[in-house]
Amino acid sequence: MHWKFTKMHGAGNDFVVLDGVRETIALTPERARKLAHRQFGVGADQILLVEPATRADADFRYRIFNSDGSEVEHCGNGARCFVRFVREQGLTDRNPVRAEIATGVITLDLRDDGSVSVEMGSTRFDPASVPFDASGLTPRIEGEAELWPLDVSGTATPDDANADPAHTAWVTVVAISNPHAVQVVDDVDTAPVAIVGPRVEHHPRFPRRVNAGFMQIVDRQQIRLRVYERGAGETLACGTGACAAVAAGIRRGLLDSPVQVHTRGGILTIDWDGAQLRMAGPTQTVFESTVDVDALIG
Ligand SMILES: N[C@H](CCC[C@H](N)C(=O)O)C(=O)O
Repeated sequence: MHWKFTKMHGAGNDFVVLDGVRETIALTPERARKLAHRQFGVGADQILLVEPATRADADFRYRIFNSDGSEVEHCGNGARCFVRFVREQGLTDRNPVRAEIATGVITLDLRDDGSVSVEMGSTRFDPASVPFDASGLTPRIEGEAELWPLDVSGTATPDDANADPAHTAWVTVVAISNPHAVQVVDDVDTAPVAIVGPRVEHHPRFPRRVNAGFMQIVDRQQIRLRVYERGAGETLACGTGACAAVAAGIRRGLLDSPVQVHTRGGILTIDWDGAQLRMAGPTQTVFESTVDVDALIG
């Protein structure tokens, strides 16, 4: 099965993008995982599939698969690459472009300077929306935010509400469309992302797993951020993670919109008015090629 693909990235968060408009692309979790494999495949954090819209108020359908094959609700950096892709491929000349995602329609605007701003949709902080099982936990209140004590010892069980303070991460949970758990750290460079990240991602209190954000406050309008992504591990940048971190920081009374988010792959600018999020940042098309996906052995 030979497919054309385009390799792209948004602030170093890299993607294989597939045109499911001009050809039928039968993307499965297994094929997504093989394409994303860094050695046996093309290599990517996520696979993005562009398809015809299934609803009248959207121009295209936009589907996202993590490198572990899981299909998810949203990808912020991917959304910016998506809008660049559909214009570069001549699939539309509309601007803004409306993309149908799992939880609704988002609006994408390609600006004259080449940056792309994305209406990221609404934000929810109630545990049920994330989803996060907060039963038996008492949150710490900071500003308007709830900080939940998460046992990150690596031996957490669903009903363990008595985490050892030395192994407790105080997280704000946020649903952008996808789930995030954001904690503030003193220095992202020394934060134990590789150890605590997977423990948060797979914590039993997140029934659909979660993206784990580690945010360092630089000043009221700048943060540094690392994200251990659900289904992909640490990436150089995470668009929805940047949105979740900024919304959490503003609710905690630590940040003022707009916020510059310094990631390892580049700078994202996030605006949040308490309801709608807007994200702007860089995108790049790296190369185009074809791949016989069923011949991959990964
Ligand atoms: N790993 C995320 C999907 C990709 C999000 C990230 N790459 C972004 O730019 O928002 C999840 O499982 O929800």
